Amino acid sequence: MDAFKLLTRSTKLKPSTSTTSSPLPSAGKAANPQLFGTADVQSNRKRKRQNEVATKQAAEERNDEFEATQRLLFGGSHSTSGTATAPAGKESKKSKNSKKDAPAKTDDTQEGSDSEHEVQGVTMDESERRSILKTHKIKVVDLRDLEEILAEKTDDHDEDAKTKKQKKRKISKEIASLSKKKQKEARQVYPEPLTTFQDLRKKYQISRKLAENIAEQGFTVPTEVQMGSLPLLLGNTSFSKTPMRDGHEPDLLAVAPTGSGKTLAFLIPLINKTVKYHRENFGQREITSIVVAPTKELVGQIVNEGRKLAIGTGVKITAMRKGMQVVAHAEKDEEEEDSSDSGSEFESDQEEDGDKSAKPNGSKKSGNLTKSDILVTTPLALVNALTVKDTEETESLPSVRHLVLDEADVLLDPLFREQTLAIWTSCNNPDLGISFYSATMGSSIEELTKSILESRHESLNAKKRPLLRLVIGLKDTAVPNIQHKLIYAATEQGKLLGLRQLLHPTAAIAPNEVRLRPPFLVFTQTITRAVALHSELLYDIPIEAGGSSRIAVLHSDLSETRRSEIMKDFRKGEIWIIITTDLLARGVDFRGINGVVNYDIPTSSAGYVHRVGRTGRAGREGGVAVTYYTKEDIPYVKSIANLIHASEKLQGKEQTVQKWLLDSLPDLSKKDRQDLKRHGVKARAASAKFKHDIKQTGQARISTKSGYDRRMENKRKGAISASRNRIQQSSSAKATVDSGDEWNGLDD
Ligand SMILES: Nc1ncnc2c1ncn2[C@@H]1O[C@H](COP(=O)(O)OP(=O)(O)OP(=O)(O)O)[C@@H](O)[C@H]1O
Repeated sequence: MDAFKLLTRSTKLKPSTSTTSSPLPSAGKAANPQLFGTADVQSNRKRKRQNEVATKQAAEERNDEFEATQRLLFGGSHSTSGTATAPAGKESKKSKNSKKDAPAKTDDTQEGSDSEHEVQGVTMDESERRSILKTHKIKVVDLRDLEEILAEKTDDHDEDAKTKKQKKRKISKEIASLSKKKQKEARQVYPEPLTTFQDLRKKYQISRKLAENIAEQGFTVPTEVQMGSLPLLLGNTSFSKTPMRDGHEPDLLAVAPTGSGKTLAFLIPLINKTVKYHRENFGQREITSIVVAPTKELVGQIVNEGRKLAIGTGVKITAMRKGMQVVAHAEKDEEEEDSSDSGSEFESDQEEDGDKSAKPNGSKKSGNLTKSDILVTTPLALVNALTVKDTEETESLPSVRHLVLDEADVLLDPLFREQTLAIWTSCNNPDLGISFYSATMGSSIEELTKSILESRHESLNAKKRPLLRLVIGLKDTAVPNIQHKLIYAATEQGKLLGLRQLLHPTAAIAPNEVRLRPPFLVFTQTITRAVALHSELLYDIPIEAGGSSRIAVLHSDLSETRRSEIMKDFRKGEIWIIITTDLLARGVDFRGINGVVNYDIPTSSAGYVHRVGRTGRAGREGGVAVTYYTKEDIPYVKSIANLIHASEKLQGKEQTVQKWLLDSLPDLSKKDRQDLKRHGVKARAASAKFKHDIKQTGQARISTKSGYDRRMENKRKGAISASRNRIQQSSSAKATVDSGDEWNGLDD
């Protein structure tokens, strides 16, 4: 059903060139999920492939000649196998032949693949790696001290203390002589990018089942963050000129645009490592990986995504729930274990996944321990589970070897920092690897990470891994494939009018104006305002289009069940518009959202990046981000205007934020910036602190009517709509079927 047609009061609207010519995100998945340089790289790859084929043919011809000569000289057959310099083409033929004779490999417990032998050795040279990384705007930097990086590049085997000291001095001298630019260059690393998902099996020997699941999900081309990070986290450590010592995989800070596939980028390595762990430890199951995310919605989503990838691998992924036990307690009995594990909507899925093979760790006291490999949690849920009631101490999780912080900047923000750091500390295995993912990451996060890694190294004698930063595109910018609209609405009433105009355009729109088709999200600053806006718009959707059931409000005061019902109905296409707070600003992936409305401005530029990033996911074009601002917002809007300006400049698009506006908007002091982040725009904050201001300005109110009038009016409209609904139920169902342009919800 075309929701927009039904919302439009005038049926005589002229189609807008700006929207009809480009496909909408809700139309389906993009042909290519990559954001940068696709055409260049494909032609590079094609050229490379052509070169490879030509070289291979030439080598085969040369080799045939060589073999013929050998036969003439020595008689009989002569094999080139075993010689290190044997031409690649011949090697490849041989492995193909041996493949025919080998017994069929069917299960995950068998290492490697036949085809891996075909590609081993066919790695990219540095210039090719650099060129692909550059075209895809993938930048990897080693964040360790330069001394450490340079020392590693110099081989120091069998050195005595004296020469070590000399070397240190030499390196310090060398660094002092380097210009800033050269020092920067020395930090750059050029890992081999993953150009196709098939290479995961061929080059990195990932689990066969996992590789099949990736293909089954329809993922064919890796996104940039996957291209850059998967090789680093799947054990190919030879990314710098010198291979990493001890084959350590790095700790990773990954900054990549919203909707660019970061979830898959961390789930694939985690699942693969768990498969390996099961293989090496006879199916023993214990929590070896933890993923921390800031909201329950995001936790549920990561678990779902992970479970689809883990089908048939024996890897169990669990969402942390209240009452779950994650560390062993001898005194609890098995009965409790069953009751705490049952009732989960996820548990039954897992059974269907065929995950019945692995047994809990029998050697340890199991109690009602959660039987899981990868635990996905919000910070508070896990900290609560780890806190010993009597002593308030936090228990440790020595089995955990991999910790992932999704939306890391918010997890390390003062809001969650204490809890996140408590989890990090409780993961006291010296081998722990940690990775951070977000679309935005301040430099303070890097500093904090470095100092914690350093102190862990000292206190736990933890392995020193390299800390790499992977950045895709321009750091801390909005996803490049969406259209931004910053609209001055002057007053609260102006915003309401503007939003209604977006919902029901009554006149033809100019080519550069936006038209927003459902499904979309509307963000407000507070729960109170979200609820008020919802009540204001509840009856704006015509009954023929489904009426009030099409619009919902979602915030953290609702029960968990209600929250997940709304999410589900939105995905199914039954709800078209969600009015929400920043609860849905991060991580949540409704793939085909057509737009985002910032009814209230976000309270930081990072907030803007994340909110608008709910559209334009996985390379989808046509997403729109509308931001209203009033005169109260003027002191705060510059950073958003700058961000939009930078994004449009980067895309080479027409600038919609005029220079005169950028120049005239005031800058915000650091203190005001922090204040805004904590409390939002004072005039519409709900906290007691600002009650006085609110009373004075009346800005926190959305409706122009009193609460009583509004309720009475809604009751009356509700009664009318319910009776109309009954009458129209059958005809409306027919209309849905009849509509040629049907919208069937979002991909899951
Ligand atoms: N290689 C791929 N090809 C096509 N689609 C992909 C690929 N990788 C991920 N996706 C899809 O892209 C969407 C966005 O992925 P994901 O939620 O991981 O983004 P993200 O980078 O974590 O975004 P955010 O910063 O908003 O959390 C998902 O629907 C996911 O299934």
